[in-house]
Formats: sequence, structure tokens, C-alpha cells
Amino acid sequence: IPLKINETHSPDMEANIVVLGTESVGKSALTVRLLTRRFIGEYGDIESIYSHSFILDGREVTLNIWDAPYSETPLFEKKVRWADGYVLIYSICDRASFNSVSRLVHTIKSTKDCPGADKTPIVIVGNKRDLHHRRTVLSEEGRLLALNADCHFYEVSAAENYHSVLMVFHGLVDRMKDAKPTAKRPLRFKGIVKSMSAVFARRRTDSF
Ligand SMILES: Nc1nc2c(ncn2[C@@H]2O[C@H](COP(=O)(O)OP(=O)(O)OP(=O)(O)O)[C@@H](O)[C@H]2O)c(=O)[nH]1
Repeated sequence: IPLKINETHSPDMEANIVVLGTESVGKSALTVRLLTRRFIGEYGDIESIYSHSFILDGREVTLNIWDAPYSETPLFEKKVRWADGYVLIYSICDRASFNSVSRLVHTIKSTKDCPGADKTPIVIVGNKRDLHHRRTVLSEEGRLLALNADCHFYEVSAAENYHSVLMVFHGLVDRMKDAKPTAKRPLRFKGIVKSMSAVFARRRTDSF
């Protein structure tokens, strides 16, 4: 079932999250880990908005998560208008992906015609922590970038660990709760649930 419309139930909090980063840093792995607690290895070129609900501090939170390839095209501005929060992800083994996150922070904060974009909460994530023997970006560099940009910072392994991935999204929700309301009016995708079965069906097909 690719789409399910749920119009009867409203969560206590609903927010749009855009996951951004260069190719192969683990955007899909991180998103799928949050949604299914699983790591499936290969994800293909899926661009999707997934809806995920959980209870945090006694309140039901629904996140609409846009797993998006990197681009600075007009679609990028659409994402900025839609987003209530960002997960910017790089691989600790890929210096270029780290540099890209650094540029992204600046691009997001300076996007024109979008009031409040500079205040939208951002979490910076260094992924593939399990590949520490191939590390080219120090933890301190990630931490410093986040500190200078007033963002949260996490190092995770989507491959090895569910809990650290969960902390990324909990951290972002905390920041969004504290963020002052702005004039920004994001598009709503309220209640749309994209089934993960597409991801798993694809994998089964690939293995033949
Ligand atoms: N060792 C390790 N591999 C990972 C980790 N996260 C993702 N990968 C691998 O990195 C590759 C890319 O992961 P994806 O999740 O497809 O990356 P992506 O950023 O969505 O890639 P694009 O959609 O091509 O932009 C895959 O082979 C994953 O199995 C991790 O934490 N550790």
C-alpha cells in the first residue's frame, strides 16, 4: 500500500524535517533506521517523504521526513520553505561531504524570500562512525562547525546503532519545540503516510 490517508487523528506536534547531504553519506540509511530500526545495506535512489510518529515526553510527535538528494536548484528553496527543521549529514570518511554540509548551513541561513529560514533548527550529523579506521573528518571539526552555527551535533553509525539515530531526531524535536514561531508557512503533508514496503520490495527484487 503506497499511500495511506489518516484524517481522523491529530498528533500533539507535527513537523517537517528535510534530510540533506551529498551522495552516499547515508541519508536513506539514517531515515530507514529511524522508521524501521533496521539497516538494509542498499537503498537505491529513492526520494520520498515519510511520516513517522512516536511519543516523546508524553506527547505524540509526528515527523514528515523528506529524504532528498543534494541540489541547489529551485527545488532547494522549496525544501527550505517546507522545512521546520533539518538533518544535515556527512560521512566521517568523506571530507568533501563535510565541506558540503558547511556550505549548506550557510545556504539555508541565507535563503532569500523565506522569513525565519535563518532560525530554523538544524542538526549536524557525522555518519559512518563504525568506519573509524577510514576517518578523514575529526569529531572536533564537526563539533566546532555545529557550535559556530548554533546547531546540535551527533556522530552516529546508521549501520550499527538505532539509539544514536533516535537521539538525532529527538534532539531536533527539542530544538523545534524551543524555536520561536515564525511567519514561515510550510506546505503541509499532514497525515500522508508512505509505506516502507516499497523499500523492502525493491531490495527483494534487487537480490534476484
Ligand atoms: N559502514 C557504514 N555504511 C553505511 C552507513 N550508512 C550508510 N552506509 C552505506 O553507505 C551507502 C550509501 O547509503 P545511502 O543511505 O544510500 O546514502 P544516501 O545519502 O541516501 O545516498 P544517495 O541517495 O545516493 O544520495 C550504502 O552502501 C550504505 O549501506 C554507516 O553508518 N556505516
